[in-house]
Amino acid sequence: MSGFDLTGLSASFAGERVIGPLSLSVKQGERVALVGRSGAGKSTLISLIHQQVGRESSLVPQDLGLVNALPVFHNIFMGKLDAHATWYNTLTLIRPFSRDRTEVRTLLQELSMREKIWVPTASLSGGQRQRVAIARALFRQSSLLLADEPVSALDGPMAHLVMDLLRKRFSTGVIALHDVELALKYCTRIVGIQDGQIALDEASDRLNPADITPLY
Ligand SMILES: Nc1ncnc2c1ncn2[C@@H]1O[C@H](COP(=O)(O)OP(=O)(O)OP(=O)(O)O)[C@@H](O)[C@H]1O
Repeated sequence: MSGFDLTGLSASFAGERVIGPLSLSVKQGERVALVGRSGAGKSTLISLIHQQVGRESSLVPQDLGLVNALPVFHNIFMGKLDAHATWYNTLTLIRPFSRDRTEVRTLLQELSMREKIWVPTASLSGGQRQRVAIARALFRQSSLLLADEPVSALDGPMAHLVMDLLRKRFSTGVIALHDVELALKYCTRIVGIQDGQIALDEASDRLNPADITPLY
């Protein structure tokens, strides 16, 4: 499965509805950008989708979910923890297998941080930490990407490099993005969230930035 068809998505905090109820159907091959002002409900919607599709997806959460005390390698390896037996994961903590080392090194090379493989994640910059979370999602090798502002800490060229990589590696995705230009360039469909509801749902090639501005 890489597409999904979800109905009745809704979430409330302290009795106040922040998203939904809404339905979202994403076909295989679609890359959906979630856009909308801060607090509109994009992160909440990504969490709801992840709760439903779970193991079928690769998640890049906004808070990254890294274990600071562990090296970069182990944080990336965590993308596939559920694919291995406990003994394999335990041995990897002490002495990683060469095929995993090679795979992780290749990913880090693509993300221009190969030399950081054994560095504790705590000592990385914000942009490097974000790339570790992206590498973890790539290492997982699922076909559905769920990502919440995955390039917010990266400079322009690196943001384009990462968005291009995500486009090539994931056939289907839902990505919350503040950057409207990136959303239009790398995603096939734009879903605008306003007050917890879908206020815009259109193919990217039928939109320009001015069409999205009213959501902000
Ligand atoms: N754990 C929580 N407890 C209480 N309220 C929350 C919680 N998480 C989110 N909210 C509220 O839900 C609303 C939607 O938040 P959400 O993080 O989904 O928005 P967003 O569109 O992703 O914002 P941003 O672009 O700033 O990341 C906000 O009003 C926020 O304050």
